[in-house]
Amino acid sequence: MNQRNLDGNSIIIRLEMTTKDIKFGEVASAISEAGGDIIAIDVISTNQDVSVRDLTVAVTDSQDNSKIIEAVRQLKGVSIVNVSDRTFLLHLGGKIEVTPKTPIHNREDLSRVYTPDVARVCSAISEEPGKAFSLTIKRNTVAVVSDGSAVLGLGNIGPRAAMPVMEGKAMLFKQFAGVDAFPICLDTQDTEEIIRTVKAISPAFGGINLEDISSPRCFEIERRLNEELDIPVFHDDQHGTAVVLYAGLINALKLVGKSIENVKIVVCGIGAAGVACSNILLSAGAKRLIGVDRDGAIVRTNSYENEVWTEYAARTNPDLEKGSLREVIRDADVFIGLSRGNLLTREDVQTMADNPIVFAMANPVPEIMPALVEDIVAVMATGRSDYPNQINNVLCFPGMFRAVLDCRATEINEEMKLAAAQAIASSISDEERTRYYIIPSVFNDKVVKSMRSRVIEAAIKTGVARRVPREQAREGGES
Ligand SMILES: NC(=O)C1=CN([C@@H]2O[C@H](COP(=O)(O)OP(=O)(O)OC[C@H]3O[C@@H](n4cnc5c(N)ncnc54)[C@H](O)[C@@H]3O)[C@@H](O)[C@H]2O)C=CC1
Ligand SMILES: CC(=O)C(=O)O
Ligand SMILES: [Mg+2]
Repeated sequence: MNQRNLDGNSIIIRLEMTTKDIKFGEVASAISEAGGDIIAIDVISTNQDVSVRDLTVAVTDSQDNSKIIEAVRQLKGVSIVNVSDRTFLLHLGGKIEVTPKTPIHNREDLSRVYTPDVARVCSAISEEPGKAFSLTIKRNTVAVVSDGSAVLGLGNIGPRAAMPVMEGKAMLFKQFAGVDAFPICLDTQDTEEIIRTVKAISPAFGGINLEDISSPRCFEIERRLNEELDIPVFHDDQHGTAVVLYAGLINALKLVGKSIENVKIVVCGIGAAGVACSNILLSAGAKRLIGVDRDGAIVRTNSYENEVWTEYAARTNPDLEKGSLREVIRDADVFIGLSRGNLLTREDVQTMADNPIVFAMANPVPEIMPALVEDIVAVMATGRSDYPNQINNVLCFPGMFRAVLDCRATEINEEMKLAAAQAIASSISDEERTRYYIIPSVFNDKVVKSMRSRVIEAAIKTGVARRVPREQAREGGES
């Protein structure tokens, strides 16, 4: 039997029944007694001896799945061919496809889109490579590149297993910002080989979105690609997360009436996301920011093998605080968790300053569950979709790439990230803002529009835009 991971509130069981040994009523009773409710029956094939059916069974809780399957398995004359759920069905054959923009009806069409006429277009690009932006998919296309080394909270599961996430990112790019994105999972985790490969495929793309590449390799890969390519390269887990985190913090600080320059911020977990989140907060004016990892606070009086931490220590922790998370969180106004689940306690939070802000963003289990501290914090956020205030990079990457493709930016700089964060934050008005609503939903269509406009403005100001889109020129009074 091919049994997959089951979730959702219904499963589909394909079973083969030997008609002389069992009646369908017996199968239905067994399922019902095990807590399932048959909501659809499809007969796949039937003959005198054997009947194959798909049963769609509603379940009240996912633990019932195995009880139901076991109950059916015990029946004489029944064998389970396959168990699937709606999530798996949605993934059958992958989630995206390539569709031509014009149909090819006849030889004339054929000779235009393909040889011989296509040769004239190729020659035009060969003479003027910049024409690739107007005559190919480059101007609207992003590569979503992963090596499968740090996929969600699943760890190093490899490039094949990373594909569903990258296909999902491609769907989000298209649905929320009209960007065509290709999932590209590389069968190498060697830094130099990844850099070489991404450079080699870059002619087809207007931007590169690096995804789920583990630290510290992710820093070197992104830095080198940004230096060596003339299209933007953006590590989503670093900067997408940072942009959305900062947006949430802007609104949380407004609620508690504190300013970023004055608050004490403790960032726990100085990996890919923790470094980038710290950087954006420093760019935004944070002064009292302390990073904490497994061995306690990162401080410049210590020495580190990890060069990224040495450099981090030089820019943070001005009062040279030392010690464990428990020690340095005392009097902190803001806790940002990008480490692992369940490492913060209610007692720790009780030592924070008045009106503490706790963003426990580790996935899938946050550093502290909201229920443990909801009564003593001013604002609580997690990375999860089942609590209010979800901080997730999907709020950033579609709008960010819409903007950089439209203005043909050569890079995504700090000013553009800050502009993106401001766009997200300001999509919630003063009247709407509450402790349970500091960050907009991904379905809020104001977000991409406003981010696009603000990021393009920042790209123009910082001289990285190669083109001013017409409507931006109108808004900015340019011709
Ligand atoms: N909500 C969101 O949108 C996002 C959440 N995350 C979450 O943030 C976490 C970190 O992700 P990455 O930065 O990509 O991973 P990473 O592996 O690059 O960094 C994790 C860091 O946490 C540190 N750490 C582990 N245990 C610790 C402990 N007991 N105390 C202090 N530090 C500890 C590690 O040493 C490492 O430096 C994960 O749980 C991930 O799910 C990451 C990206 C986006
Ligand atoms: C949200 C995301 O990109 C991650 O968890 O890796
Ligand atoms: Mg990711």
